[in-house]
Amino acid sequence: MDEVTRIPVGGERPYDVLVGRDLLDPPPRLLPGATRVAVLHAPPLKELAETLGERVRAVGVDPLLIEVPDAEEGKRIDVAAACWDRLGEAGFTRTDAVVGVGGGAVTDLAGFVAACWLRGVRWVPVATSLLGMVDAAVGGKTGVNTAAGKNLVGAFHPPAGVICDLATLDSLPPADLAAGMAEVVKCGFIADPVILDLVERDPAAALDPTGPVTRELIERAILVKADVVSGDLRESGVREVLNYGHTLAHAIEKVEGYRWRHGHAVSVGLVYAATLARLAGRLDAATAARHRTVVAALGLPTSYPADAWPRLLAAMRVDKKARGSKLRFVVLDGLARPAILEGPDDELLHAAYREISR
Ligand SMILES: NC(=O)c1ccc[n+]([C@@H]2O[C@H](COP(=O)([O-])OP(=O)(O)OC[C@H]3O[C@@H](n4cnc5c(N)ncnc54)[C@H](O)[C@@H]3O)[C@@H](O)[C@H]2O)c1
Ligand SMILES: O=C(O)C(=O)C[C@@H](O)[C@H](O)[C@H](O)COP(=O)(O)O
Ligand SMILES: [Zn+2]
Repeated sequence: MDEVTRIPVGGERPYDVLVGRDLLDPPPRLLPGATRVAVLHAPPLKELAETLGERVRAVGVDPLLIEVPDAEEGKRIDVAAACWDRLGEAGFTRTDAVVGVGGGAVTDLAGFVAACWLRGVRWVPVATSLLGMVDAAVGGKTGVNTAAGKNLVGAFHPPAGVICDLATLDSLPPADLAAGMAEVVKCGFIADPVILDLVERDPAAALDPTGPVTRELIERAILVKADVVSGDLRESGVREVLNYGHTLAHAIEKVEGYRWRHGHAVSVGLVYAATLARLAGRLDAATAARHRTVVAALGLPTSYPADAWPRLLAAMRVDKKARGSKLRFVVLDGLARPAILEGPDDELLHAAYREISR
């Protein structure tokens, strides 16, 4: 086994994030006392889920493999309900557990299934996408999408541990690898500018899943997220900074019917949030411009159609950071100085959008 990095996440139910290669044995070890483990996966990760099922069986635990639709198609309440039916048929009790094997969509669903079953059983995400490793699997936010918007139904339910097996990235499509980098770049702007220096120095190295730069970026981003969520699981304060770029991003995803990659939407959302902060007099022009150049260097999108604005604005109004009719945006007052922009008026919001739209 390759060297394993262990990143602790604090809070009322502390756990570790394990980063390394060939890490399929830890999941059953993280769930002592379980007699059954449901392994949720989408079709692309079937083989890995089966291997995991065999490892689970080898330690005397019954695996229940549950295949769900891929990507955002699986992040639906009817899919969660079908999973609960399977757990019921198999007689899952409070000592049993759920493992989610896949990208952020599957681990968000698996965590939500675990959060609601018997009002909360243990779960472990085995993150297989870059975005899942650096973000979705860490921090205990679980949930599904609804017609009203992205992630509007969910629960805070920390996992028993998180597995980031870097070997799984070898099969991840390059577009999904780049999409995950949008969240890494987000962490660079809100907390760890070394991330930005590393990406700018060699964007190709950042996108090579077998190389040391990608691993360093992954570990740095996990450290940022672990630090934030350790002190604020339920997003009552500082955790909002992890939503940098997400107010517009989630609106884009909704307008696209959840067919755009989350990371691509976040990339556009970061450029938008930086532009908004500059126009609001909060952020200097150079740092704002740096958002566009960093994400563009990774081949990520930086703009969205101009005529979508009315639909985007309507979608942003149900953002979870909004309070009443007041929108709230995470912005930067400088590099690694995140803050909140309270209730910007519609003209300012539109002016920023005009600068990034095409
Ligand atoms: N809970 C959180 O805190 C949090 C944080 C960030 C994002 N998210 C959510 O995560 C989701 C996005 O996650 P994502 O970018 O991983 O997308 P995804 O889960 O849709 O995965 C992208 C694609 O890659 C495939 N895939 C994953 N791992 C693979 C591998 N190793 N080899 C081959 N194919 C693989 C998937 O099957 C899918 O087709 C969104 O729903 C987003 O809202 C949640
Ligand atoms: O963990 C968080 O908190 C985040 O905001 C991380 C985001 O990258 C992630 O996309 C999250 O799912 C968004 O949360 P939401 O509460 O805005 O749905
Ligand atoms: Zn995100």
